[in-house]
Parts: sequence; structure tokens; C-alpha cells
Amino acid sequence: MAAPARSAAIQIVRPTETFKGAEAPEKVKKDATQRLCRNVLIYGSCRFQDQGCAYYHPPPGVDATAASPAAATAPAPVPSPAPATPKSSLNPAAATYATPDNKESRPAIGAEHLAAPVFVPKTPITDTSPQATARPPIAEWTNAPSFTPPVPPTPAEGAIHPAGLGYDEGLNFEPSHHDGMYLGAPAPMRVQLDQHLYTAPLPHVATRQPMHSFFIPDDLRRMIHARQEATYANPGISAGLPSEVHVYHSLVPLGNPNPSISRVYHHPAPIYRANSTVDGNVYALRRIEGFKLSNEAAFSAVEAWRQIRHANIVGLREAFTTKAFNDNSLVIVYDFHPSSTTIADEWLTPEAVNRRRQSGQPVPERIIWSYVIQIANALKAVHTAGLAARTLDATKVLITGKNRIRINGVGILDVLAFDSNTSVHLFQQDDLLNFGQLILSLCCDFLQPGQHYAAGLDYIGRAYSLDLKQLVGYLLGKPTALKTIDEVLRLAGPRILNELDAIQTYNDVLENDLGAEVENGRVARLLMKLGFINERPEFEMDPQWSESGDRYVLKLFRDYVFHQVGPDGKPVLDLSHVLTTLNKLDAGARSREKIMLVSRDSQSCLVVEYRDIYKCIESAYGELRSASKQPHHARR
Ligand SMILES: Nc1ncnc2c1ncn2[C@@H]1O[C@H](COP(=O)(O)OP(=O)(O)OP(=O)(O)O)[C@@H](O)[C@H]1O
Repeated sequence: MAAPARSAAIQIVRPTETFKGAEAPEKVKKDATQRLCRNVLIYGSCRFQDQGCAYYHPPPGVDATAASPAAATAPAPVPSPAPATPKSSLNPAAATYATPDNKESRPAIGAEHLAAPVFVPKTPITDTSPQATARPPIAEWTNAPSFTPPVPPTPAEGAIHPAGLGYDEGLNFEPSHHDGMYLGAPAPMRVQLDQHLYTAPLPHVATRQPMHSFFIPDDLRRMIHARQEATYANPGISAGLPSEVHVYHSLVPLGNPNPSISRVYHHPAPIYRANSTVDGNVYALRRIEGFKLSNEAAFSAVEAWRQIRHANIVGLREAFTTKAFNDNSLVIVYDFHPSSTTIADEWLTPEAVNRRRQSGQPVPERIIWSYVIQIANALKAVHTAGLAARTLDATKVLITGKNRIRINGVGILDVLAFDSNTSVHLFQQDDLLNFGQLILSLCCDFLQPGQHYAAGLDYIGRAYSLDLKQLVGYLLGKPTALKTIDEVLRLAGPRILNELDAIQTYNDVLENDLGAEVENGRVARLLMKLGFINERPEFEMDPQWSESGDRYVLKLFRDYVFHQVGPDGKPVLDLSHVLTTLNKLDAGARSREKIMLVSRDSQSCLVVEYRDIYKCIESAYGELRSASKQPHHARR
């Protein structure tokens, strides 16, 4: 086994030789043998220079000071600085080791110390003061069935987290479920972490199981995956479609590739997903088949629509005519909203209507108000810009994500049905009427086309609130100069606050999830660095590179994180331990928390601070990175 480097704050713990052979009480010898801890190291008193606290004390009833007075009374002596190994990034001046031996006679630390029997503390240390009296009798120590991770001192005693391993105020971790020993990780010495480095869920969004709080919630993850698939999935070459249209390529039909004449556009109007060669983004291309431009001025509205960027409107990017489809087509390019549906698909298909009838549940009023407010918001922006939506139809309102709606297909009728003689005010009045009909169709799925809306309003008055009935009645009322979107917003007033509240609460949830993902991203970067370093077969002609120097610490750390075993020898797959540890390491530049790393053969034991492991990673990764940048001839 390769020797670790001597490093600052890496204390190599060596068992005392205070009691040996016949001197050791029988019980203790038996216990030590059972634990594969050679000699009588459990009597050893190991003191750490940095914090002046002891991990380990002689058990009661055994007078360690008789054999080694210095160990019990004096703080750990500081050895003279050991020379650093050339590649260690750590400060050799702080290298020390713990032994109760007289400091004058202590040899300089060396690799041979790593072969010393492993030091495995076996009982909690709750008080390091000499006044401590409430210690268990020796029989309890030696008859302990298995290793019990020590309970760290209270914060007052050593600024150590009282909850012990597996807990963290910031991350709300689950406790570790195993009480067996971690291979090489028995001592959860902790200092308070920098809380700003951890994402704490807000109380009102922290209702999930703690482990789930590490990761993005399932429904959100599924939604994001579905969007990615809808954006990037390649179903192969679509027959009959050109390979390129203007600056767009890789066309994939959305919906019916050969639609009949659209109810809204009065032309066949297929829509395609396509990639832009200009910016690489994905767009939705609406093609109006058989369109012949008769008046250049018809395109004037396109520029006005291009200026409108609104959360409830599908953004229009550009429009052009083309013969790429072997006909005269108008193509209007929109933002692509992957895996979206429409209000018609969601609520007005015969299946959806049947489902509602069977369950006796109409479309919930909460959802209807949300749609009302979002559409009103969009229309306010459109009308304020001196435009009219003209396509407010259930098939042309996209639902993207959770309840977000966007008016789709804006600008198409401005080109198709260009009419410079009609005042935009009339089109805006049409918008309000279409708006009312859309809401009416959602509330009353029994209404037949052409049927008077009075029956619908009656039903709304019974099944929904009077506010909604009043609003729909207003929208469906006769056009007048006073009928405006502003009045609609006034009628919806109090409900707007509910919507605002819902949006902001959802925003909190998403920000919280984002925070967890930011940490996961940092952990992923850390793992990548460790992956570059650990088990590297050879570097700079040195096959032992990843096993020696700072890298040895990283190897032990990797084992500490991932390769722990329980007392029964079974692998411990404790995700909270992995994430806690890696998060601490990521915050490691400032963390003086110590952990104990023990080699697989239990012959080496290192006590290191997270910041030192951090330095080891930075140093080893830095070596790799500078070597990777060297020109070939400059390398050995
Ligand atoms: N901008 C867009 N981004 C992503 N998907 C879109 C976009 N616009 C439309 N879609 C998808 O394309 C599907 C078809 O839309 P389209 O407007 O052609 O519906 P339709 O019911 O076939 O309309 P029509 O009866 O007018 O032909 C929609 O259901 C929607 O899922």
C-alpha cells in the first residue's frame, strides 16, 4: 500500500503502546482482538493539535496516565515540522501525530507509521475535561456488540453539530439509517457550516420527504424530460417535406401533417418543428398552404407583432413566403413551446367532455379564472399596442407547463385577411367577444353551436360564481365604445390577486428546486474532478500517481464517501451521507470540520479537514489540467 503524504492537519493516529500483552486487562485484549484493532489501542489517548480536543480517552477504571502521564494531563505535543513530500499541496508545518509519548523522544513522522494498527474509537466522547465523571464502566466499553459511532461533543464544547452524522440544518438530511461503523469513518467531528453554501427549503415548500429535497420533484422532472424529448427527438426524415425552408431545416410535423382546412385560418395550415441555421434554436413554423401575397402591406403587421414579447402570447419571429413546399406557402415562425397542448385538446375533446359528465365535475372555477386573467393580460398588451389577436379560439390557445396559457397564431389573419379599411377597434371588439365565447364553451360544454348564450349564462350562475357570470355576460354583450379590456380587468380584479399569489408561490417552489439543483451541479463537478484523479492508471510516467501523495487522501476519501460497509459487511448505500459529504467538500475551502479516513486494510488512519481534502483535489486536478494543456513535445 502506498504511503500518504505528510500534510497539514492530516494527523496520523498511532496507537499508544501504553498497555501491552499482560499489562492489558483481559477484557480489553479480547475486545481489541475481536475488532482487529491490534495491541491495546483502545486505551490510547489521541489528542489533536488543532482543536485541543480528544477523540479518545482511556476508559474509566484504566489509568492511562500511569503509563503515560503526559497523555492524560498535557495537550498533545507538537512535533517538529516534518518535511513535506514534494507533490503535497499541504503545509507540512502543521503535520503532527498523536501519541502520549514524550515529545522529546518522538521521531519525525514517516510512512512507516501508516502501518501502525488502526485507531478506531469505539465509544462516544462527551466531555474532554478532567472533571468528567459520568463515564460508563469498563465492562460496557469492552462488551459493546459492535462499533458505535461516537457522539460528538455539544456545540458548546467543541462547536460540533449535536445531531451527528447524517444531519445538517441547511439540508434537512435524513439521519443515517445504519448504526454500524463506516469503514474508516467513525468520527463525525463537525463544525457549523457556512449556511449560505446550502439551500434550505422554505418552510412552506419543504413538505416533501427529506431525501426528495435533494432532487427535482418527479412531476417537474417528467415535464422537463418530456419537453426535451419534444424538442430534440428525431422521428426520421418526414416524407414529402423539404430538407430546408429558408434558414430552417429538420422539419417535423406537429399535429396532423395533412390537415384539412383550418376553421380559424380558412386554409390548410400544418405546423412544423424546425431548427434554425442562424441561431440553432428550435422554432414552430406555421405554413399556410396555397397563399398568394397580393399586397405587400399585408406584412406590415408582422413587424408590430415581432415587437410583442409577452408571457401569455406565443412570440412571432418572422414571416416569409416560399415555394419550398412546391406550392405558394406563407410561413410564419413562432417560438416553439415543446409538449404543449391547447385548451381544445385539454378540455373540449369529446373524451374530456364525457369524463367530466361522468364525474359530474365541470371545469374547476379556479382554472377558468386563471385562464381569464392570463388571456386578459395578453389582450391588454395586444390592444395597448394597437393590434388585435383575431385568433382567440380554443384550438389556438396553447397550454404550456402547469396551467400557463399562451395565445397562438397571432398575426396570421393580419396577413391572410389584410384589411386596411376596417378599424382595429372592431377587431378588438371581436377579441372580447371571442374571449367570452371561449370561456362560455369551457363552462358549458352542453351548448350547441348557434345556440343562444343566455342558457349558458344561467348555468354559469348556478354552477359557478356570480362574478364569473357577470364577466362572461360582459364579454358576450354588445360591442360599445366603452367595452374594453380594461373593464374586463376591473371585473376580474380580486381574482387577479389570487393568480398573483399562485404564481409567486409556484415561483418559490421552483426557486427552491433550482437551489437544490445548483448544489447537485456543484457535486457533479466535484465528482468529475475526483473521477479524473482516482484510479488514474498512470500520470507523468508514474503508475502510482493516483495512489500516492495528495491523491492517496483522495482515494481514502472516495472510499469514505462511496465504499462504506455496515457492521454486517453489507454495502452502505446512504445517499444522504454521500451528498452531505460532497457538499461539505465543495464548501471545503472554508471548512475545518474533520473526518477520519481509514485505509481498506485498516492499517492507516488519517484525520483530515475538509479544506485539506479540497486542497488535495485542487492540487491534483491542477496538475492534470496543466499537463493536459502542455504541448506534446513539452511533456516527459
Ligand atoms: N408554437 C408552438 N410550439 C409548440 N407546439 C405547437 C405550437 N403551436 C402549435 N403547436 C402544437 O401543434 C398542435 C397543432 O396545432 P394547430 O394549431 O395546427 O391545431 P389544430 O387543432 O390542428 O388547428 P386547425 O384546426 O386550425 O388546423 C397543437 O396541438 C400544439 O400541440
